[in-house]
This record gives sequence, C-alpha cells and structure tokens, in this order.
Amino acid sequence: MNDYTFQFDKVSRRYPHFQLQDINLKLPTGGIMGLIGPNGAGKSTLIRILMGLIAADEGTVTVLGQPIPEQQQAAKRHIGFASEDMRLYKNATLDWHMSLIGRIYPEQWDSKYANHLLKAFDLIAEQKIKGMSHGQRVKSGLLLMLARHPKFLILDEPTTGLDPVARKEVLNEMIAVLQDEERSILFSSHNTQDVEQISDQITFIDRGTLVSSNDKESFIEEWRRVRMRTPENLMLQADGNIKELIRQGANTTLLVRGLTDQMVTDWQQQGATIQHIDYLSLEEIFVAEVEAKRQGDNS
Ligand SMILES: Nc1ncnc2c1ncn2[C@@H]1O[C@H](COP(=O)(O)OP(=O)(O)OP(=O)(O)O)[C@@H](O)[C@H]1O
Repeated sequence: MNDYTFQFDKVSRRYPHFQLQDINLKLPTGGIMGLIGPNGAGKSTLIRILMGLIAADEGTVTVLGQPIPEQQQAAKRHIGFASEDMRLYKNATLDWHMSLIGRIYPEQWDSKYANHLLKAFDLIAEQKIKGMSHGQRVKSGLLLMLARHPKFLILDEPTTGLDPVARKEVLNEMIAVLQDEERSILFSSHNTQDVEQISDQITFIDRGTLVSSNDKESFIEEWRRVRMRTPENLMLQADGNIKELIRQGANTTLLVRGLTDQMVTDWQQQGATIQHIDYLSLEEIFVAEVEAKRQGDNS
C-alpha cells in the first residue's frame, strides 16, 4: 500500500500570463485536504495536472502510486472526479447514467449504495438531466462518482452554487464516505466553511504558489486576534509575529501568528490592557496567510 494518495515534487506549469510554481505537496492515504485559493490562484490547474489532463513543465507527479501523466489510465480507475459543471447527457435520465457507469465499472459499482444516495440526495432516477436544477445535477454527478467507491475523490468546487440544504446533504454524505480510512479526498473551494467542516489538512495557494499547507488544528492554533487598550506611547508595528495592526484611538487589534505569553507580558508591562484574545476563523486565517505571503514576496 502507498502511504500517499498523491505527491507533487517541484511541479511547475507555465501559461503566458500565469505560472504554477514549484509546488511540493502530498496527501497521506485517508487524508482529506481542502485546497483554498482566490480566483485564478491555480487550483484547477493543479487538479488538471493531478488528473493527467495537462502535463507539468517541470517536476514529478505520482497519484495512487502511478506516475502521471504516463500511467493516468491505471490511476483514473480509482479516481472519482466531480466539479461544478458535470458532463452528463442532458436527454438521458439519471437511471440511464447509473446503468452506464455500472457497465463501465462492473466490479466497482455498488447499486445498493447508489440507491441509498438517491434517497439521501432527494433525487428521482427517472428524471432527465435537462429537467434538473443545478443542485440536482451536481448531486447526480456526485452519486455517479461515489457509487463506484473510488479510492481518491477529487472535488473541484462541488458545493459552489448549491443552496444551503443541498450543501448540507452533500457535505453530510462526504462525511459519511470518510468513515472509510482508505479513502482520500482533495476538495477545492472558495467556501472555507465547507472546507473547514470536512478537511483535516488545509492547503492555501495564491498566484500560482503554495502559501502554506498544514493540518487544520495547527492553523487554528497558530493564529490569534488580540484586542487591547493601549497607551499612546506604546510602540507597535506590524512586523515579526504581528501580521496586522489596526489602531483606533486607544483601541488596538492585532492579528498575531505564534502568540507567546512573553509578548502579552511585554505589552502589559508597557501599559496595555488586554481585552480579548480570540481564535481566527479559517477564512480570516486564509486572508492573513495570503497577505503575509504577499508582503514577504514584495519586501
Ligand atoms: N489553457 C490556458 N491557457 C492560458 N492560461 C490559462 C489556461 N488555463 C488556465 N490559465 C490561467 O491560469 C490561471 C489559474 O487558473 P485556474 O483555473 O487554475 O485558477 P483557479 O484557482 O481554479 O481559479 P477559480 O477559483 O477562478 O476557478 C488563470 O490566470 C488562468 O487564466
């Protein structure tokens, strides 16, 4: 058995106005990685390389133990890919698609599970794809993918455009699927809340570079918001561990990476009164990490 579902080693891919640069990234078997990045960050490019749809200009890619793109067919048997725009036949019913996938993957297709998903996703097998809402189409695509039990699920913005009820149905099913420890998931989204719910590892990318990749708890532990009342003469700057500083009169808010007791004691000794020390949401961490990286790149 392979320890890693995928491995990127110094992977780069150039386009005329964009470059995915020097990506080193790996996902342990059974892991769930949330891939978060702003528009145009390179998430889909990374996923396309992973699927063997485009080749890297430099570096090596291994998926389920197979070199990509050379052995992509062998790897793809065990990959389930779902995206916002699923390519389904508009004039055919969901039932027709289920029979088709069942014939293509006779050993993998699990009709009992497919029927369970039909109910969980509130879908009608006899309905034609063209008569479905966006959310029903996305859920149909996920059903077709999940019911063949792929070892590696690649989800490119699967919850985008879904209403809150459909999003919950999809996320609940993902969480259920994850009970199987052999299964790995890469989940790309703008919606940090969805990613936060199901991922154990988070990767932030921005402008084609990897900002940071770590387990979720470490990210949450690393960042704090400190609100305090500060005397005018207290000198504070956004540098070192302080990544952002907002001063409004005597009220100061800091975003700090790696807050220590010593830092708090120093501020108190200089006359500051600490009011709150809070955790950041994943979305705030994402923004703070991207800004810290951009400032580092520009300095
Ligand atoms: N075939 C291509 N030719 C030229 N440039 C491309 C091509 N494919 C992608 N790009 C560029 O690569 C950059 C990254 O695109 P990508 O789709 O990977 O971003 P993304 O993070 O998935 O963005 P979004 O969240 O908006 O979907 C963009 O600037 C895009 O214009």
